[in-house]
Amino acid sequence: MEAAGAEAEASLRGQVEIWKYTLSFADSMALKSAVELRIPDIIHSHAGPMTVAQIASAIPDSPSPDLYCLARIMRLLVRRRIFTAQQPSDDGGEALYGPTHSSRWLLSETAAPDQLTLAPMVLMENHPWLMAPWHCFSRCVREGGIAFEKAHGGRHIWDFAAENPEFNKLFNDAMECTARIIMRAILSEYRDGFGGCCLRSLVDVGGGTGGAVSEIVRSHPHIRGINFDLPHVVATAPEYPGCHMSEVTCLKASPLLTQFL
Ligand SMILES: C[S@@+](CC[C@H](N)C(=O)[O-])C[C@H]1O[C@@H](n2cnc3c(N)ncnc32)[C@H](O)[C@@H]1O
Repeated sequence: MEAAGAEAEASLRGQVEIWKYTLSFADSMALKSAVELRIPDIIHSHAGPMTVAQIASAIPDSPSPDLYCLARIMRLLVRRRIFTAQQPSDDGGEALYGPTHSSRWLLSETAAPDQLTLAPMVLMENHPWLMAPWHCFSRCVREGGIAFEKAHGGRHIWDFAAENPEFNKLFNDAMECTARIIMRAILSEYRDGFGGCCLRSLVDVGGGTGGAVSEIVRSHPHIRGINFDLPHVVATAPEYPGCHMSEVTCLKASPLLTQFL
């Protein structure tokens, strides 16, 4: 009898796992919606916790927001500890939503210039263009091949980016935000690595829009940074002091360069 009870319990726990993973996409979609609606920016820039109505009234380009829908997103994100919620002490009160250390990673560049953020990565990974390849996984197993190309009419990802400026920006922004996070972590610990006087120039090959190399040059201004990438990427790269952006379609080492990333 006890063994049967344990078996039933284990089976139920197994079922819970399947429900959890079946619906886990809802977490990603709620996170993406919050970033799109600039909810982290709104909550972090407010003096104190906010009601759903207050958040809704601050959402850009949204003259008649659906409070019920917004409240559902907020409740889910509170459960996932992206935001906090103070529950009202009486029945008539409204929940008040506040920031967390996680929501700080979702601020837009305009709201927090020069602050590290994962918002562009959230938008990129959860965009239909990047979600579509995941739907091709079983085909990849059956047929082999590359999921992105199956999902996008046989186009290689770099060709797709070259032909689609919106995708190009989405992808490059996501790469740049993570490159900055990783490079600042490296630079904070690897203090002597770039400091030697013999290192005068440094190339990041396939460096996207130059996030990584610009971080290195910013903390080691004696280094001349060179960022190599494909023409459609370099064309959109911002200018960074001490950095040169260079288009490349095939990779050749230059004798002038002393170090490659
Ligand atoms: C995965 S992304 C990484 C970007 C950057 N290194 C980072 O970590 O954020 C790969 C980069 O390689 C670039 N790339 C692909 N083929 C290349 C080639 N033949 N020459 C130069 N860059 C290339 C892409 O355009 C893209 O920016």
